[in-house]
Amino acid sequence: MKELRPRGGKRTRVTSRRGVFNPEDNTRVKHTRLGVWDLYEEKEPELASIPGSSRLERFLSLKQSIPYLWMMLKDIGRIKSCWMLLMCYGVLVFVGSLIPALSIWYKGKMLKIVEMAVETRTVDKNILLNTTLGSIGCSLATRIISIAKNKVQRPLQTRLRRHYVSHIFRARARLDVPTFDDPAVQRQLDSVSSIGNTTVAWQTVNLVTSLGGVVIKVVSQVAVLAGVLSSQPDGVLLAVLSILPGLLQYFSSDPLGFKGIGVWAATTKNEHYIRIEGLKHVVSFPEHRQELVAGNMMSFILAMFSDATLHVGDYMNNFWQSVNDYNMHTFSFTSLLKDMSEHLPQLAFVLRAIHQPTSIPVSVASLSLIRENASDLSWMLFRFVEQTGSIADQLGTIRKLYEIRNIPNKVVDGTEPFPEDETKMKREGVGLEFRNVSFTYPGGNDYALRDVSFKMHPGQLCVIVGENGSGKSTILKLCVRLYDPQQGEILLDGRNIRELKLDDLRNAMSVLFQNFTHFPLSIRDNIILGNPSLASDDAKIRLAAELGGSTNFIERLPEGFDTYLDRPVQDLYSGLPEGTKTLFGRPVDYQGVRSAGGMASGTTGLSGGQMQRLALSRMFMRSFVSDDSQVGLLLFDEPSASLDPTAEHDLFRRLRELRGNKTMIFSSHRFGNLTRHADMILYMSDSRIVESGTHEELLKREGDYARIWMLQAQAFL
Ligand SMILES: Nc1ncnc2c1ncn2[C@@H]1O[C@H](COP(=O)(O)OP(=O)(O)OP(=O)(O)O)[C@@H](O)[C@H]1O
Repeated sequence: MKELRPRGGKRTRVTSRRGVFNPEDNTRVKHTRLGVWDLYEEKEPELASIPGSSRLERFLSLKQSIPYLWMMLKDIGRIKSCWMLLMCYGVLVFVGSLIPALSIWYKGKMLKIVEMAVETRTVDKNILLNTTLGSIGCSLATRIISIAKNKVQRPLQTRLRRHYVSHIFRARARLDVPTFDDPAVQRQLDSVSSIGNTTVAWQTVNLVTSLGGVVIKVVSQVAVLAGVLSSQPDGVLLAVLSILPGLLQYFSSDPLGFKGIGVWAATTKNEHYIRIEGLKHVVSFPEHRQELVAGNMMSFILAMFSDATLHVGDYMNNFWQSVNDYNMHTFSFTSLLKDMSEHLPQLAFVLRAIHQPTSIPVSVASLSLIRENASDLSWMLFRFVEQTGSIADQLGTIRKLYEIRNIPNKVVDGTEPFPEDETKMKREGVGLEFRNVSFTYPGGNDYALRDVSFKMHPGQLCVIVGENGSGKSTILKLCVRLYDPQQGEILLDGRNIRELKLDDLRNAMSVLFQNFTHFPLSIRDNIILGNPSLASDDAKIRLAAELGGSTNFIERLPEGFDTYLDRPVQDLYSGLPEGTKTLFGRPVDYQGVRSAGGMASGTTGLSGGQMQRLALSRMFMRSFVSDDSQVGLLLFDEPSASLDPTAEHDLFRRLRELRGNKTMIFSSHRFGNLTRHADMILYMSDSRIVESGTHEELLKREGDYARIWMLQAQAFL
């Protein structure tokens, strides 16, 4: 079944009406439950209960637009040669609309000839020739008119677009700042299509001319049909019965179920569904991958997903899928009538044949049979070709679906458990050594690290400093085996990290990346992911938030720890009155209406520093809040880049208090407290370690480290 979706603003009606849409107002708003979704629709006025009345209402609203249509026509008249082209186009539409009637007239004549031939066994060859030529002429004329319409349409469309591009450009250019920033104004401007590709004028011209064409077609065809059928027994009855299914179709397509028209909004409060969507983002988008891998979060993420899917059950549908399900189960009496009415002409024909067998024009029956069969056959052939293609596509997709399970990982798992003695590691930390390590990123053409060697003893504090792009972050990434170096080896407590089980290796480390990520889950889940084994320990979660410095801003958020930073499931709405500023407790985002068919982004704005505090909370959760933590090596890439001086000072104080004997590596641009307390400083330049030693040793050496230290110190003099 075709999925219902708003397309090109066709279904989503832009409202400029004043007022507010309030989902809670059940006198004006209808609430429907669609799976996990809550749909709120503004009730139609009472008039809508008459079948087809919503169409009538729409036609009536056309009246208000007619002055603007007239204005547009006058405008078009002023564009060079547009009037001429428009006239030509109109004439072509007019003539083209008369042809089907002419064609029916010729067909009627042909029927008469056949009838006469059956009765008298003679044929007037001249009439037969003229009729045949006329029929062929009709088909030919249809084709020629369609080509001519295309020829006229192209320059007409181009000129209209050119004119209206500058029209919209001028309309936009003249607006002042507050007007321009007003979402309602933006919405209004966008409803007339994007600035570079405005087709509104052409669509209107096309719509008006084709509407005119339809009227001409209907009137002329009905007139000819009446003429042709009136001379046949029961012709008028047959004509009426043939038109009936069409009329019923018109009424049965009135909104039944949900069609996405009018003012409506939808949201879901199902926490399991929201979590599923968040988790899908987590495993799909590259920005989460390095933390996911380095933090060994995959098995917890899988468990979370299974649990959530179990809770949601069969309702794991997005909004539009739920709408389709709902509509499929909505019963329409008129469409049932329509289906039945399609058989009425045949029934009438058969009844007549039984009552007056002598007067049946047999040729009419055989002709219509041949015609119907021919169209059925071509339709079936078309479906066959179409379906063969789509079956091939479908099978290809199934193959891909299964192949992805076998994509091999580039970082190959080791076999040896680590550490040998967990208590010793916790007590003393781990030792780390880089031996002649060189590394180029996949696809990179230059070394990110070149022949890097250094050795850290268990429990030491190391600070890596140096220029941008010199390779500091890369050292940290290689420690957790996000990548493997092409040359050299990395040793943890004297053992090559390639030989250690990846899970064990990553469990022994905790990394805070410079480009840390936040998962599109709740704040609580974001912290829990630091140490999933403490998922149900609320006190520990709060302690981690406290240590990371996040408690203050989390508690100020309306939903506290349950707040989603980036809501993975978006609200949908359309046609809201412009006074609606918030919906379901979130601000209405009209920008979203533009880009995604009525979706709000639902992002909670946190500052860069607050984001960093949250990432730190996750790190504290992993490393410090529990005595069971297996972490022996802590890696920090610019942990205080976005923190204010007080927060930075507090962070380093807390780390000093809590670290015990854990080994720590910091990458930083800030020289100060950190470098002064370091057991070893590595100064990097151009992918190499150019200086190493303690703060005092490097100052004495009077190299690059000393020069930068002086530069930073002078800034405070
Ligand atoms: N994912 C990547 N793909 C390709 N090249 C990369 C990638 N990440 C980093 N590089 C390159 O590797 C080199 C070292 O980068 P790295 O991030 O380690 O530097 P850095 O010293 O941490 O820099 P900064 O001080 O700016 O954070 C740079 O030249 C960088 O352009």
